[in-house]
Amino acid sequence: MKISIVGTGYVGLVSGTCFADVGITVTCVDVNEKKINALKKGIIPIYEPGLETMVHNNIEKGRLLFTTSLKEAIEQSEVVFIAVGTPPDEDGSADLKYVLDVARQIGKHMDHYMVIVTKSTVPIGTAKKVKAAITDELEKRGVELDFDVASNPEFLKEGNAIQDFLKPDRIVVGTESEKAQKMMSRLYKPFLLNGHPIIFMDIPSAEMTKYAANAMLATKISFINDMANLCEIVGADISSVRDGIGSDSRIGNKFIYAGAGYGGSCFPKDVKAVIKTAADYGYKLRVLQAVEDVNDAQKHVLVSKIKEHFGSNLSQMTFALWGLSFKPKTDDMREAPALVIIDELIKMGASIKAYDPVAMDEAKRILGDKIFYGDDPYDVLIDADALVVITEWPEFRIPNFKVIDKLVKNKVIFDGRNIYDPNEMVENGFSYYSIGRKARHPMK
Ligand SMILES: NC(=O)c1ccc[n+]([C@@H]2O[C@H](COP(=O)([O-])OP(=O)(O)OC[C@H]3O[C@@H](n4cnc5c(N)ncnc54)[C@H](O)[C@@H]3O)[C@@H](O)[C@H]2O)c1
Ligand SMILES: O=c1ccn([C@@H]2O[C@H](COP(=O)(O)OP(=O)(O)O[C@H]3O[C@H](CO)[C@@H](O)[C@H](O)[C@H]3O)[C@@H](O)[C@H]2O)c(=O)[nH]1
Repeated sequence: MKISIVGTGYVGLVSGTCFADVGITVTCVDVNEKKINALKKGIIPIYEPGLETMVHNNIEKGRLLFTTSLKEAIEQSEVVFIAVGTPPDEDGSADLKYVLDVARQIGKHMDHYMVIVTKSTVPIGTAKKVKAAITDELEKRGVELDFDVASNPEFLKEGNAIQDFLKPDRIVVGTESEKAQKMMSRLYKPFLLNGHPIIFMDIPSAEMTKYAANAMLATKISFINDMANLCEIVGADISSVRDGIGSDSRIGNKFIYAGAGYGGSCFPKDVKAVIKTAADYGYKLRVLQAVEDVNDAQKHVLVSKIKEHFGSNLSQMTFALWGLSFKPKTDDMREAPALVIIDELIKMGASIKAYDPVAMDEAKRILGDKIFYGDDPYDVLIDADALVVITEWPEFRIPNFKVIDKLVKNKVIFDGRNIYDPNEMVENGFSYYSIGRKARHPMK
């Protein structure tokens, strides 16, 4: 079977590589020539555990190809996935210009029956627009060709993308054609050996499923963060509360970790987009508006705690930051809480020394010389006034507290991901601020 994937970002590259890995011949297309040239040599543009080896293996086997020519890629392809970006427009809606541009290119070049699948996260009605754009181009060429469109939203998480793709909880496909349904069943068969289902539905429902899934997950996070803030006020501990509610199987223990707010390229953008879609239809998604408001506020909670401890004038002070990426196991800093925290601390006169296991290059690209970059977690502690943990990378979980104590001027830690035990902190003589638990201070 031969397929092509248009857009070689996180989703396109991971999907393409995983399809190639099960024996399908995949051509990945991108307009970014630099990216494609690097990929041809096996150099991957993103940090994603396990991806590089898999890309190498499949290039070697001749099953994974890269090109900048969409025309060349779709030749003999039975299925073409559109996996380009859908960034937020100024009003929060998903910008479809890349998706529709690809659709038009497909219409200009296709010469046989294909299923054109939107894998990008797109608003309800997009598959229809894709179909119209292709039909329009075919008509301009005076060509009559049969083709189908389908919607196949992607649910992978950065940092665990390969496992998520190879062993999905479910695959959702929206299609209105039996022929396309058969093709999609055949394509995904190798990934369904673990018994998880492929769920077929109509196209608008598939498009909506993606937004509903991300909106639900974002809601869980804002809910727990709201509860965490109340826990602090009333003297409860959110970690115990999480254990208490998470063991109820109707609630579940996943995605209810309080923290410094959700970031990344998906939740913030998709929550905004679905709110905008609803508004366009004259409906107000009140729950999701609150989810977004709570998250915006949550990104400032750590700085409030810093102010509570040191006051509002932070000039002459230096903060050591552990973690810059929006979550562990990725170098992605899109919408990362770290960016909000850094911005606010700098505005209050503070200097920042930061360390992240993989996001240092990305941070330099975004922040330039606004902050100092350390070589390892302990390097940034030298002459710092306090330690602030923003991302829960495994290597920060059991640090050497004696070394922290020796290097940091004040014995205080601000933990934005609740990775330390408050009792252990005070026993080690630290003041400890975390999320959803009262600040703790050592006995005088
Ligand atoms: N990142 C994730 O974890 C994730 C997970 C599920 C769904 N999604 C969704 O998938 C889509 C892609 O996300 P991403 O993170 O992979 O984006 P990305 O920005 O990493 O990659 C998009 C790629 O598309 C390329 N591109 C743009 N226009 C093109 C064109 N006309 N022809 C060929 N290539 C073109 C860009 O050069 C870029 O390399 C988005 O809609 C996103 O919401 C993302
Ligand atoms: O209990 C939790 C779980 C997550 N987060 C935060 O939520 C954000 C998103 O995390 P995660 O969902 O793991 O990462 P993404 O790679 O953004 O994946 C989400 O967005 C993708 C793009 O749409 C979807 O495909 C995935 O299913 C969906 O989980 C991060 O900032 C996390 O720190 C929390 O604060 N608490």
